[in-house]
Amino acid sequence: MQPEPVNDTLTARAFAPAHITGFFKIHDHEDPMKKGSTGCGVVLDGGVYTTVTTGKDIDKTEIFLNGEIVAGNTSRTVIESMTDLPVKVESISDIPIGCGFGASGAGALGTAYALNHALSLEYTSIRLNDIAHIAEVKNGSGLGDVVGQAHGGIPIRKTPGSPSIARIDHVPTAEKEVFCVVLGELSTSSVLGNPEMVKNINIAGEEAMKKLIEKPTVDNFMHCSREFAINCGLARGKVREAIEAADKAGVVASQAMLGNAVFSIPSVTCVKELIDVFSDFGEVLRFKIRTGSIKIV
Ligand SMILES: Nc1ncnc2c1ncn2[C@@H]1O[C@H](COP(=O)(O)OP(=O)(O)O)[C@@H](O)[C@H]1O
Ligand SMILES: CC(C)(COP(=O)(O)O)[C@@H](O)C(=O)O
Repeated sequence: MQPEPVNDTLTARAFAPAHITGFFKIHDHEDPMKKGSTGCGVVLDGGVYTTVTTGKDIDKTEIFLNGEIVAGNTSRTVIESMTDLPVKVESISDIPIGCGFGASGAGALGTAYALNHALSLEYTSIRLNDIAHIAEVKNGSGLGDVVGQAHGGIPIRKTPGSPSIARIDHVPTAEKEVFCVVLGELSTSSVLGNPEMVKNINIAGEEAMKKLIEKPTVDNFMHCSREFAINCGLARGKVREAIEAADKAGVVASQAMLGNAVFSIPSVTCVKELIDVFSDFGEVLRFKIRTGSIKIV
């Protein structure tokens, strides 16, 4: 059903889920459709709700995130590739921002799907997913999150590029619980702009992928992610301490890439131990694995 214009205003709202990358390898390319990452991550039932509004009362494009105005460059790029109209974007996030949960990708996807609905553009999902991926890559805010978010579950990104190009497989999973603790922010672009870091990420990312493919289970995904985080040198300070504290409690935890946050997908019998460990580092966030994709809400 298409939305009815109310006082010349067109509006729609979409939900796009969070995606935590466990490990990845960067694939640079001058064509943003072909640029991206390979790797593996987990899609959560938490995410970003994005409302877009356009009409005679909206005279410039503005992006609000949790009620505050932001530059919102990734969402802005999405809008510019879909319409010449000024658009008000209001994203409400129930995931941390700038902490490796793919908030920028979720905002871009939500903007694309909501705008498609509000303006009755009649694009297919693949086209909308590609628009969000291109915006992420152009703004350096992500490489593989949109591909993961568009699929749900525990997607293995086997080849890089936009959602219409990338080859995807999955680690089969139930809707298990995912626990996280945030220890601070980490700028995605500062890591991706550091050639030494990129080299280490790519070596560790390739190794992690080989090991995951040998045994594509949820537990092995956590082991491969943990090894990646330590080997590429990103897991330092409090992040490393939290991972090691979980080890001592017999639970595998790793770093949410690219953020200063730690996550784990424990077996039911280890949930209490993990919550105890994570509580020493901060507020424990509790999600479920989400197997669906983007939706209009
Ligand atoms: N619609 C949106 N929803 C959420 N975040 C957005 C949106 N548009 C732009 N952003 C920006 O994306 C940035 C967060 O993305 P990023 O730094 O890649 O970290 P992460 O994706 O790990 O949360 C923030 O600066 C935020 O303002
Ligand atoms: C790890 C990252 C490059 C960034 O993720 P985020 O910080 O959540 O935007 C991701 O997009 C990926 O390619 O896997």
